[in-house]
Amino acid sequence: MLGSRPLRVACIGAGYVGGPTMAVIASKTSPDAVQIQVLDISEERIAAWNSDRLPLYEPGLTELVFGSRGRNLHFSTAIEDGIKWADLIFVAVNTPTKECGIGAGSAADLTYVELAARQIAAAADTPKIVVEKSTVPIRTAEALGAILEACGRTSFEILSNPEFLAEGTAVRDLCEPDRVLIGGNLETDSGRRAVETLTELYAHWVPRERILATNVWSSELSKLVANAFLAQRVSSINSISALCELSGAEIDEVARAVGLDARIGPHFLKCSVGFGGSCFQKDILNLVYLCESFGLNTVADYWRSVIAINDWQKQRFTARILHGLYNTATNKKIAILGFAFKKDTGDTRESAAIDVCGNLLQECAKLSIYDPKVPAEQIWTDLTRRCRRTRDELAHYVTLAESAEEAAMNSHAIVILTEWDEFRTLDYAKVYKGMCRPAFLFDGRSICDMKALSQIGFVCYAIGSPVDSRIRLR
Ligand SMILES: NC(=O)c1ccc[n+]([C@@H]2O[C@H](COP(=O)([O-])OP(=O)(O)OC[C@H]3O[C@@H](n4cnc5c(N)ncnc54)[C@H](O)[C@@H]3O)[C@@H](O)[C@H]2O)c1
Ligand SMILES: O=c1ccn([C@@H]2O[C@H](COP(=O)(O)OP(=O)(O)O[C@H]3O[C@H](CO)[C@@H](O)[C@H](O)[C@H]3O)[C@@H](O)[C@H]2O)c(=O)[nH]1
Repeated sequence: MLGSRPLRVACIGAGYVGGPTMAVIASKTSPDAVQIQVLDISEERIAAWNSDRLPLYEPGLTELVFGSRGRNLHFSTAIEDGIKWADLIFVAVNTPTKECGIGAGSAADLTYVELAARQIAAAADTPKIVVEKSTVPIRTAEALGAILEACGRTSFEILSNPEFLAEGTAVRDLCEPDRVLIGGNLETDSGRRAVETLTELYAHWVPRERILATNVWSSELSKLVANAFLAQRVSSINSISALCELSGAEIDEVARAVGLDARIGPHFLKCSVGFGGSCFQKDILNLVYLCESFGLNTVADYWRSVIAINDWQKQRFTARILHGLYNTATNKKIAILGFAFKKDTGDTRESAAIDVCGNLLQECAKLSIYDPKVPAEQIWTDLTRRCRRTRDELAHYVTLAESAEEAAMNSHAIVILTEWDEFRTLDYAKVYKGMCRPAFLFDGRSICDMKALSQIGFVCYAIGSPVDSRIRLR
């Protein structure tokens, strides 16, 4: 509440962060206390948020949105009006890696953040708290403040409040966050008041001891560092998966034994074909660029190696498939199970599947792809972009299947790229009957029971497990 009326919250950017975050805030507060407008330039996205079919798949999200929409949660493209109306404005726009110019390939592209700042400056005529929700390089809040001050007609307080939700578990992560980080200017009264306003908003459901106030720069940097540490753990376990395959150790046993040490902990030690998602690579590259711009080249190289291992893991996995298939995949049907970057999301951004499929297509394999949540159009877009070929050119090599069984029918190999639960419990004995001989299974997520599959007759390879002698190594 602000005095006698509800706190008015706007969020610029109705994407994977803006949509779920605002839906959770709405569900945890009453219409008398908080009113929310989620704003986006994309008419299509806003129309989808206002429809029965939300623009993204996230477990539990539909129920939340349906429960609050029209009550205290509103989706709109009227950005100027929304800004004027709001007391507090989250900026949750995309911050991709720059594609050209200085820092291309590593620095963050802040075009959308700056545009949002200019939209706020142009529309605002009463004081606003502007909350940087997007993941940004350290000191972006300073630039935001400078733009708002130079172009605006009122006063602004800038806060950094990075988001730590993971896709697939976004609702749970937002409802029960490990911590909420708020960076603000704690040296001034207005700065402290702004931090308190945002703290009160979260305190509707987050225990106060989990809400952490820091200075703005620590908050901005912590987000990049958290992602870099998480990705580093995945690359660490993936590097050891290669050693396991050649030495007789089992990666899952090693991960369990290592993770039981309380100082190390069990999370993020699941080996895989490589991490994906819109954040890890982008944020590490951003950190690398930041280090380089401060002349910390050795630190930059250290973090760059996390990405190098990830790229190598994807290549290594493809090479295993190719060698296993007697060094030729030409015209062989290969069933691709899973295209999303992880289970429980339809998001394919930076998915390892794009690279593995791209590599197999270069070998002239015929891919039959099945994913339970990724829209067909998205798969075509990703593959045409990755292969630099038209959809018509690719259509000879790529088909999309309606089920895992359909994808596997008459194939030489099954390749698991996403750890969807349904791939653990597939009737593999039945699937095996419909496949060419020898029938191969390459498990890029180490989710299948290799012994059981071998007994059925499959020639199996699971990332991080000793390699079956029937799989050629080169
Ligand atoms: N995806 C995640 O899981 C996740 C988690 C934590 C943090 N982040 C960070 O949050 C930010 C947003 O990520 P996302 O995945 O939600 O991106 P997204 O691409 O899904 O959504 C961004 C939205 O912002 C809109 N937009 C861009 N500029 C705009 C403007 N000027 N006015 C109005 N709308 C505008 C776009 O149309 C788009 O719908 C990024 O900085 C990302 O690194 C993402
Ligand atoms: O043990 C593991 C854990 C993850 N992954 C892979 O790593 C990638 C990223 O997974 P995850 O972190 O669960 O999903 P994201 O949605 O990318 O979330 C990360 O990136 C977000 C955006 O910044 C942050 O907010 C989250 O805290 C951070 O976990 C995926 O491809 C996973 O399959 C593994 O291979 N092994």
